[in-house]
Amino acid sequence: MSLLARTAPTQIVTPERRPAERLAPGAPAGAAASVVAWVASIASLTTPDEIVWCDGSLRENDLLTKLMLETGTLTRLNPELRPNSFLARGDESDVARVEDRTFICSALESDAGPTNNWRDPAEMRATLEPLFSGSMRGRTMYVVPFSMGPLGSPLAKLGVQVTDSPYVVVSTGLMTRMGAGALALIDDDTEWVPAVHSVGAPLESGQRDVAWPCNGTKYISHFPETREIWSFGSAYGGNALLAKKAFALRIASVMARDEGWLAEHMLIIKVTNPAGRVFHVAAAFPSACGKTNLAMLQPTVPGWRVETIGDDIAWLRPDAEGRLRAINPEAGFFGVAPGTGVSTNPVAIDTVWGNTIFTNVAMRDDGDVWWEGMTEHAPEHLVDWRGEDWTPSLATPAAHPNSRFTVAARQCPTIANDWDDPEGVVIDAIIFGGRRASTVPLVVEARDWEHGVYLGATISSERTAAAEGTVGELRRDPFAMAPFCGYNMADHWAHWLEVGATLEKAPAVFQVNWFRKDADGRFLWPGFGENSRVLAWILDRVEGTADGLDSPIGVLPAPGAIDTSGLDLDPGDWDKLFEVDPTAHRREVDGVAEFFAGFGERVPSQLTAQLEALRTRLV
Ligand SMILES: Nc1nc2c(ncn2[C@@H]2O[C@H](COP(=O)(O)OP(=O)(O)OP(=O)(O)O)[C@@H](O)[C@H]2O)c(=O)[nH]1
Ligand SMILES: O=C([O-])CC(=O)C(=O)O
Ligand SMILES: [Mn+2]
Repeated sequence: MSLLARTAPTQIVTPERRPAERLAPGAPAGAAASVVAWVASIASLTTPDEIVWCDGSLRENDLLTKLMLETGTLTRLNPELRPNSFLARGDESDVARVEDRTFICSALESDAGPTNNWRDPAEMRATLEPLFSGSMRGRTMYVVPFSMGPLGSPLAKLGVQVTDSPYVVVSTGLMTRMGAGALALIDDDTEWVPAVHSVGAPLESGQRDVAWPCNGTKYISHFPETREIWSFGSAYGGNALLAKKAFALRIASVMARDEGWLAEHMLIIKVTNPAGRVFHVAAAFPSACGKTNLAMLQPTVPGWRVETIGDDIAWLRPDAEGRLRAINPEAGFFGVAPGTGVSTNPVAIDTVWGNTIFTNVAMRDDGDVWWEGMTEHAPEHLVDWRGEDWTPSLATPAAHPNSRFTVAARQCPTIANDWDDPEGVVIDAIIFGGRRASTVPLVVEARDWEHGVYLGATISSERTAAAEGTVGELRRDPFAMAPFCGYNMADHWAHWLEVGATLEKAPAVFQVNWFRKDADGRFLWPGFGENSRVLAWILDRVEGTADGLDSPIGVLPAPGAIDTSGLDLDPGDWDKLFEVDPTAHRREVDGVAEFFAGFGERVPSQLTAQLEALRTRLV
């Protein structure tokens, strides 16, 4: 049996037959034997020089920061302008998620489905073993326990990541409830997810480290049946902060399927209408398509208020009253920097005032950060994300298009008071969206849950810089989960239908598109804060006070139902935003039929029926 196979603690026999504790020194008193034994087994495989058990303390954070300043991984920003904040410059080959190196290793290929890269689990273990063997030589292995969700919440889950990257430790400290509190919740009966991460750059004695160690070979591997994650070769957030996409979406989606809940790529907001009624909304958009922005929206519609609960991931579960309750399992934001400015997302700008790690942004001469869209005009001189001199006359962007900020959620000025309620919040509306230059209207309401699942299943979106690949290319991204669903996507749709059938008060479902363009390639809709006009219509629909118009693709806002006063929008633009072109939609239907065909018999019959009904309505 391979060393990599997850074994019960009692089965671990190290070559030296030493007790596990000797191979995992420093384990805090009371650490679960299952964790200690697993750490020992990973240490004997990866052979780090040292093991450090992370407690999540400020002192530990300071020590790691100091270490990274010494190795050049971090540069301190001007403390007067950006206190306790740092710039990290990644290796040019390691700046985004690598979807073609991301693997779902289920026993059966059909359980991974056509939207995932599948590898046979035994084959993958055999591939990984030599890569991880000795991969932490010359480095420290950090043991990073974390809780996804408030500590002890009935909706939360525990995990432990080992990593040889201090950048990953400090980032996980910002993004999750990390440290001693999480470890204390694990006893020998507790379920926890083991996640192994190595940058894959062992150091020989005397060898100088580089600022951003990584490896040209990358494997981001998930074993859904044994709930394991093995990530090799990258230190970029989406590939290396395993609590986030790898656990809270890919592994958690499988747990959710098995346990009757949903792990989704969704922001959560709390919205209060002018009458004081409170709603909660969850929304799924693909990477770099507006989740963080909507999560921090500042309404332009008078009397409405939006507060932030989460900006990327939602775990949703039916409650005893038949409503859908959601938590944000994270505790921080890993947000896209470019496009984040005082005029577009002032809340994010306020959130990153200090205590923030910026990755692959540009640096100003005064020691602060800059990125495209932060201010209207670029400074006269910058050091770009690669560390080179930059002036506005250059054609290349100063910040990488996927540059990011990492910051604790509690720093967000609009964070809702119930954002970390262990019971979660009741979801009143669900929104699906994508980045579509044409065809898809600004907003449309699903007729019912099944139609809503059809809208989610058929989302398509233009590719962004969040993952390696061709930016702008249109692809199907069902539920904004194409890169994040740990099992067969068609089964995910079936699961949504099943969960919906158990709900007494299912949320209303909508589809939005902030990104429709005119013939000259300009966005038709101003977006950002103005999206509150759409949100107001959505929640007025939930309340039953707004008018809708039936159309072949769903319910559109009736004329005048969305307040457009004060918008710099000519009537022609408004019509174009809502245009439903039957020819384009028939093409869309053909595309969906082809897409569904790739899943064969696994497509739920309800969705095929939705497709056929839509086709009929479009003639
Ligand atoms: N035109 C327009 N652009 C938007 C809007 N909302 C967000 N954007 C831009 O889209 C890009 C990504 O927005 P984010 O809110 O960071 O996207 P995200 O979905 O959180 O992305 P991930 O963190 O990668 O999952 C940024 O450059 C934004 O400025 C909008 O309403 N209209
Ligand atoms: O995971 C990442 O790299 C960042 C992110 O939020 C996404 O791509 O959706
Ligand atoms: Mn985001």
